[in-house]
Amino acid sequence: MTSLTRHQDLPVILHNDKRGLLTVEDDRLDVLQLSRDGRPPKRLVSTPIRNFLLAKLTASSTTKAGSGQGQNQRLDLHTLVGKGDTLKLTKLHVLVEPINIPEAEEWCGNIMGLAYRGIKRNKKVLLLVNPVGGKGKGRSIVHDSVLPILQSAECQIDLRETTHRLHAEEITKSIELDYDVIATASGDGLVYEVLNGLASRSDAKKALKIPIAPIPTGSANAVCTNLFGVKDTFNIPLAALNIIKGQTIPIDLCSVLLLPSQTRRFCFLSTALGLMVDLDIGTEHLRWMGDSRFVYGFLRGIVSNKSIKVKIQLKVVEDDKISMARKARDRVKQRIARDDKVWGGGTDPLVNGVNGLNIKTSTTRDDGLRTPLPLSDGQVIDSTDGGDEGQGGEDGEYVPDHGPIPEAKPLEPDSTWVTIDSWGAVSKSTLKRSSIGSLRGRSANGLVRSGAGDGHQVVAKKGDWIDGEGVLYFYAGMMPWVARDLMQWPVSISGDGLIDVVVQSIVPRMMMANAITGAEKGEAYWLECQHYYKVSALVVENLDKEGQPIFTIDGESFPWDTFHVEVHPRIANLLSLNGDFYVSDFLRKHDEK
Ligand SMILES: Nc1ncnc2c1ncn2[C@@H]1O[C@H](COP(=O)(O)OP(=O)(O)OP(=O)(O)O)[C@@H](O)[C@H]1O
Repeated sequence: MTSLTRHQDLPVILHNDKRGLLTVEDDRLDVLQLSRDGRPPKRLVSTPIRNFLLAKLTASSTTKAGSGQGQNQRLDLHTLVGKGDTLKLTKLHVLVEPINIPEAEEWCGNIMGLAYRGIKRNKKVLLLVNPVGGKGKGRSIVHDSVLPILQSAECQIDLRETTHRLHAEEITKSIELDYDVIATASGDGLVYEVLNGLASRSDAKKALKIPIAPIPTGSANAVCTNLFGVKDTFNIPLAALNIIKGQTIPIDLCSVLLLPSQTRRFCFLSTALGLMVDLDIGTEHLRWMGDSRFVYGFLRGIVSNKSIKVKIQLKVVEDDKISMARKARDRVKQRIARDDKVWGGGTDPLVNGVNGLNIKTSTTRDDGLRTPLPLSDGQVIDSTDGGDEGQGGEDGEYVPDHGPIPEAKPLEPDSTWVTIDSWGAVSKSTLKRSSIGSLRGRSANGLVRSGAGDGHQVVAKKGDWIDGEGVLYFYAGMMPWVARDLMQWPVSISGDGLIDVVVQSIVPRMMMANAITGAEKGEAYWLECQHYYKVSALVVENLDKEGQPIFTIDGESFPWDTFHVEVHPRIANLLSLNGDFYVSDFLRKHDEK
């Protein structure tokens, strides 16, 4: 730890020739203007060290206020400063008198050490820009807002504009692996292409170690919502800061094997059928609406209330909603307790709220340093290893596996798998049974309520699927949010080796319309008509290929016949400012009413 974590002042001459003081305390830098008449100093700039980009002693200069002995040196300070809801790049230069130069050199070294604790400086960044993503403003946003920030941190930037669909995939299939980060200015589609490019290489396991940092210039930008939260989804300076200061978080990838073509695509976010396909692909002509197009598509889908004809086979690891929510919340509590200081230096108010609860699950470890996460087969993987399946070498040395991802083969479901069959049409008697079931313990808005633990009693369990119940949509996901308006998988845990699957049954239109309220907070999770499973593999068969020809992987459409999905735990990486996904209010609740 450097001395600056405690306190260190540096006397300087300000731009207006007045005397100033640079002071660092409690992880903040303040630039103060001193007065000659004993009045308190005036604070000109105040910024958390996490936002600090560069301190550099450069060209020499002289000044009226200088001592006249030798030459003053110029000290450049680059930082992001909070302005209202966003961050603004601020560049200051001050002068250091000759007598203070040795102290200034030490001060610069210390503040840079503090600003980049454990993070590489001057990163080499591959910056991919999709000029047509979202509202088509990617190019100007990058040039006006992103590049100045990256340049201020003295990053080495290799900027490439994509010129056509799948261009990002072609680029990442053949790039040299000497980049520290791959940044994507677009939506989730470009992240998907980058991951597919890297994952299809013969050295995929090495290539996927390069973390990806998204810049939200697309429509939905679900990755940014998961990294920065709903309010900061479109916060460009924050996304640029993430490129510079982000910490690597391992994520799972899925292999999706399409039959009969035997094509394999990699998925990092979602696989969808039914309404969720229509609302994405069916609204592409409404790209100008930004992410509002998805709400429009959802409402349109509810009006048609069409059932898909599908056979879904799931290798279920867990399906108890209370238990899944408790585990995800416990993990968050452990993390907050461990990192009781948030990145910017402030203390998280939640820590006091959870002290004393002392809840332990199989996902926690006593030392509190790391949270090993359960894999699908009960095996535990430590969050430090990033999914690297390296081997012991001849002399016991660790040899990392930098090879390809093994070929995907059709899965072979057995009798332990859960099967969900839908024939599209719902018979009157089935609908009646289903409706009765779905009303048990439910309030007027369709939420299941009351009971022990965190307050919910969920009737939906493994066996409660009734064949013939219509399926409005199937949605399998790997991160909590799929868009700002929809936290579809609130108990999803990054890198746990599991896919969260939602099967939404057909219910009266009004009930679905009501479910929109609170969807961004994950409240639909508690709807009994929303069947929720954590699975390690799945197979989905199309029972009406003509009537429902496509499904989507990460928002991209593919012909749907049959597809098989398996997980590659923690094989790819993203960057995040706090080393994890954004913690939702859903997960912060520990005493749900
Ligand atoms: N120059 C280009 N011309 C046409 N299409 C392009 C070009 N560059 C990239 N693309 C394609 O644009 C598509 C949309 O990109 P992306 O999905 O990232 O943004 P989006 O759809 O606006 O956002 P989101 O996925 O978050 O909703 C991708 O399929 C990508 O291959």
